[in-house]
Amino acid sequence: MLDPKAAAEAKQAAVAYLDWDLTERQLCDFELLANGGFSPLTGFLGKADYDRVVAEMRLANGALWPMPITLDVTEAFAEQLETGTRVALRDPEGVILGIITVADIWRPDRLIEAQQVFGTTDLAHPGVAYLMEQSHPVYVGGQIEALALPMHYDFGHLRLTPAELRARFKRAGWRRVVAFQTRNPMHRAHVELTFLAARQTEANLLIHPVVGMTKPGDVDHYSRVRCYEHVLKKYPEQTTALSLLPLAMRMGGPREALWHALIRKNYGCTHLIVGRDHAGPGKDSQGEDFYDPYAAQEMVAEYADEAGIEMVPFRMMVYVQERAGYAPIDEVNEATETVMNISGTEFRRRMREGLDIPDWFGYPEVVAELRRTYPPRAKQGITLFFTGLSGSGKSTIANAVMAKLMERGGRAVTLLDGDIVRKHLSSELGFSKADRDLNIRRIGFVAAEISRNGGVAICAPIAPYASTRRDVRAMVEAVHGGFVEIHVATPIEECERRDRKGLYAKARAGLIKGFTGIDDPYEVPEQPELTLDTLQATPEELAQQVILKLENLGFINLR
Ligand SMILES: Nc1ncnc2c1ncn2[C@@H]1O[C@H](COP(=O)(O)OS(=O)(=O)O)[C@@H](OP(=O)(O)O)[C@H]1O
Ligand SMILES: Nc1ncnc2c1ncn2[C@@H]1O[C@H](COP(=O)(O)OP(=O)(O)O)[C@@H](O)[C@H]1O
Repeated sequence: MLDPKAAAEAKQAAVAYLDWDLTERQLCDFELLANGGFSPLTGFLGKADYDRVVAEMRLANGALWPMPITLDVTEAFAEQLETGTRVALRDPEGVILGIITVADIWRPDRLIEAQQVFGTTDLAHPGVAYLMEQSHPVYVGGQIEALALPMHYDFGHLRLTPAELRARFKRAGWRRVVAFQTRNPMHRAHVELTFLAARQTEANLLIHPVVGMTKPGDVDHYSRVRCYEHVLKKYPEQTTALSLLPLAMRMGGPREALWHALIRKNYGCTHLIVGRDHAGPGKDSQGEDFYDPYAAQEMVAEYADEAGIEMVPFRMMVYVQERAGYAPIDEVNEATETVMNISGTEFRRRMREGLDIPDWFGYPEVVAELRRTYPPRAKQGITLFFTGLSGSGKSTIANAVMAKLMERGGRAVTLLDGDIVRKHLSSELGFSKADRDLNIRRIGFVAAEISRNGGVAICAPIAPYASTRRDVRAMVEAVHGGFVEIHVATPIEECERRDRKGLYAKARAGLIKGFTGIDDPYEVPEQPELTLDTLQATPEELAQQVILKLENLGFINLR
C-alpha cells in the first residue's frame, strides 16, 4: 500500500490513465494482493510466472505458488494496451483502488490452464466453468500500486488484514495458531473438531471463514457471519479469534488447499486444519469425485516445510448416542455404539421443507438464523411466470390468480403483465429478438427482487425464447425464490380466432411484421411446472389449477 501522500499523488496522475473496472473476482484478488494475503505476489502474474505456476506450482523465481492470479480483460480493452501502459483499477462504484503497470499481455490457452490447475476440463467443476465461461480472453500481468483497499460496509470489525491479525496474535502472546477454513455455516461437529485440533496441537484457534466468492449456491456470507458470531460464544475467548477472509475461492481441491495454507501463513497462522475433500468442487458430470478426498491433506503435508505452516488433518466428527457427545469417527466402535450424522444435503433438505433439526446436530441460535435466511417454501418469495402466444389467456388467468392470492393474504403480490411492462418499464423497446430478450430480462430482474423480499411476482409476457426464460429462472433461484413456469398452451388457431386486439388480422395483412406465431418464433416450454389448456376450462378453473399447483409444490399452505 502506498502512504497517503503518495496515494493522493498517484490518484491525481491516474486521471490520465485507461480505466479497468475490476470484476467481482478481481476485486477479491486485488484485496489480497494489496493487503499482503497473497505475499510474495505484488501484482497480477506476468507470462513467465503464469506459465510456471500453471505447470509446476512455482513462480519463475522458484517460490511456491499454486494458483494463477491473473487480470483477465476483454479483447477490445487489450487492444489499447502495450508494455508500460498504466491502468487505473476501479471498484464497482468507480473508486480508483490501484494502478497496474502492464508488463505482459497474452492470450492463455484456457483448456490447458483448466487441465493443469484443476486436473480436468469438465464444466461441472465450478473453477473450470468460471475460467471457460466467465473470464475474459486476454490476460494482463504487472505490478500493482495499491492506493486503497476495497471498501466493505459489512462486518468491518471482523475484517482483519494479515498485518492486523499478526499484531493481534503478538499482543495476545499467541505463538501457535491453528486456522480453520470454511465456506459453510458451523454446527456442533465443527466446533468439536476445531476444539480437538486446537487441543492436540496446543495452539490457539483462528476461525477464518471465506467471505469473498465461494461455491455458487452457498449460504450467503451475511447469514453465515451472523452464525459464526453465535458459534464464537461457544469457545473460550482467551484462545479463539474470528476473522473474515475476502478470498475468491476456485474450488481447486489439493492446489487450493496448498494456496489456503500459504495465505494463512501470511495471516500469522502456524497450522491449518485440512479436511476430507478440502475446497472440493462437488461431483463431476459422471457423478464421481474430482479428487481423491485425501489428496488435499497429502498436498499440504508434502509442502508444509517449504510453506512454513503445518497441516492438521481434520477427522470426521460424529455424534455418538451412547456418549451423548461427539467423537472422531475412527475412535468409535461401530459394533457397540450408535453413530449419528446429518449430511449437508440432508440438512439443506430439512431446511427447505421446514423440518426439525435436532439439538445434537445444530445450535438453536444458528438454526434459527439460517431459517430466517432460508424460509421454508410456504414463506419463500415466488415468481409465477406465465408464457404463451398473444391472446392465449395469460393476462386473464394471471389476474384471476392474483385475485385469489390477494384473497388469501400473506404475501404481497405484484402483477407484471406484458402490456403493463411494455408501457412503463420497456416503453422504448420493439419486438426484435434482442428487444424481447431485454424486456424479459427486465421483468426477471424485477421479479427476482420481489421474490428476494418474500413477495409474489406474477409475470405474463409472451417470452418466446427458452434460453431467456431459463435465465430468468436462474435469476429468481439465485435469490432463493421459487420459480413456477406456467405455459398457457392455447393453439395459435384459437388465439387468432379470438383476436382480442385485432393484431392477428393486422399481422396476416402484413401490417405488423415479426408477430409471434405468425412470422416470429415461439419456443414451446419443455418442462414447465404447469401447462394450461384454455379450450377445456374457464379462466376461473385454470386459476384454481394454479393455486392447487402452488400448494402441491409447497409454496402455499391451504390448511
Ligand atoms: N410483433 C409482435 N409480436 C408479438 N406481440 C406483439 C407484437 N407487436 C405488438 N405486440 C403486442 O405486444 C404484446 C407482447 O409483448 P410482450 O412484452 O409480452 O412480448 S415479449 O415477451 O417481449 O416477446 C402482445 O400482447 P399480449 O396479447 O398481451 O401477449 C401484443 O399485443
Ligand atoms: N379459458 C380461457 N382462459 C383464458 N382466456 C380465455 C379463455 N377462454 C377465452 N378466453 C379469452 O381469451 C382472451 C385472452 O386474452 P389475454 O388474457 O389478454 O391473453 P394474453 O395476455 O395471453 O394476450 C380474453 O379475451 C379471454 O376472455
